[in-house]
Amino acid sequence: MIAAGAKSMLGLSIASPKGVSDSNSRSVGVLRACVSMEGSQTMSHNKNGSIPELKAVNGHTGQKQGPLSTVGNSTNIKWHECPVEKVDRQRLLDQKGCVIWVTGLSGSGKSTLACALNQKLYQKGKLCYVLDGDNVRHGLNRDLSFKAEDRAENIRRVGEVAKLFADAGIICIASLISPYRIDRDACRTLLPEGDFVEVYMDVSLEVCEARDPKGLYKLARAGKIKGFTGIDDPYEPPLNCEISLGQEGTGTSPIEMAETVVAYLEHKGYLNA
Ligand SMILES: Nc1ncnc2c1ncn2[C@@H]1O[C@H](COP(=O)(O)OS(=O)(=O)O)[C@@H](OP(=O)(O)O)[C@H]1O
Ligand SMILES: Nc1ncnc2c1ncn2[C@@H]1O[C@H](COP(=O)(O)OP(=O)(O)O)[C@@H](O)[C@H]1O
Repeated sequence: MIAAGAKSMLGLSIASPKGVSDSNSRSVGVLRACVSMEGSQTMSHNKNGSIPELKAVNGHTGQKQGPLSTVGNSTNIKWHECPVEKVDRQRLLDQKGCVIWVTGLSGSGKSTLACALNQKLYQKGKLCYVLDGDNVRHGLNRDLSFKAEDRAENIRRVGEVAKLFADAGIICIASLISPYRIDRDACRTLLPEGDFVEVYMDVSLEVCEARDPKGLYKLARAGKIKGFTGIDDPYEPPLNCEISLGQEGTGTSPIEMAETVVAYLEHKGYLNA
C-alpha cells in the first residue's frame, strides 16, 4: 500500500469515479501515474546503450492530440505513443523482437520444434514466448471451432498477439496448423519486413498419421471428427516460406531443426539488438 504523502511525492493520484468517495476509491478507482514536471518524457540511451536516461519532450501540454479514428467497429479511438519504444526494449534485451510462425499438419512436429527452439534460445540468454494453437484454444480462443472462418479468426488473433510480443522485443514462436495461406500472409503483413519468419514443417500426411500421438487421425478416419486437416479439410503449404524443415537429407531431429532456425536468426541479426 502506498501512503498518501508518498503518493503525492511520487506524483501518483487515485482517480475516483464521480460520486465515489476517496475512502473506497482504492477498490473502484483507476490508479493514474502523473509525472510531476512539465512535458512528457522520452527515453534516450547513453552512448554505450546501457543506462537510458529520461528527457522531457517540449510542447506536450497534456491535452489529447491527434485525430480520432475508426478501426473496424471501434469508433473515436486514438493511437497513444509511449516514450519507451521497441528499440529501447530491444536494447534492454539485446535481441530483436520478431515472430517465428510454425505451420504444418497436426503431428508434423510444430510444438516439439517450438519447445526445442525456445530452449535453445533460452540457453543463449534470449527471451522467447511460445503461442501454441492447442494452448491458446484453452483460453483466448476457446470460443472458436475448426470451421474455416473460426480458424481464420484464430490465426488473426494469434497474429495480433504475436505482433505485440514482437513489439515488446520478444522472439515469439507461434505454432499453429494455420492451414490457409491467406491467413498466414495476413499475419505477415502485420509486421515490418523480415520480422515474420515462416517455418514450414514439411512432413507428409503419411508420417503425421503414422505418428498420431493424440489418436486424432484415427478418429478422423473413422468419421468421428469432421473437418480434420489433411483428411477432410484442406492444408495449403507455403509458397515462399523463409525456412522449410523435415525433408529427406536435412537434419530431421527436433534439435537439428531448432539449430537451423537459430542459425537463421543469428544470420539475420535477430539475436542482437
Ligand atoms: N478438426 C481439426 N483439425 C485440426 N486439428 C484439430 C481438429 N480438431 C482438433 N484439433 C486439434 O487442434 C489443434 C490445432 O489447433 P490450431 O489452433 O493450431 O488449428 S488451426 O490453426 O486453427 O487450424 C491440433 O493440434 P496439433 O496436433 O498440435 O496441430 C489438434 O490437436
Ligand atoms: N523431428 C521429429 N522427428 C520425429 N518425431 C517427431 C519430431 N518432432 C516431433 N515428433 C513426434 O511427433 C509427434 C507430434 O509432434 P508434435 O510436436 O506434437 O506435433 P504438432 O504440434 O505439429 O501436432 C510427437 O509424438 C513427437 O514426439
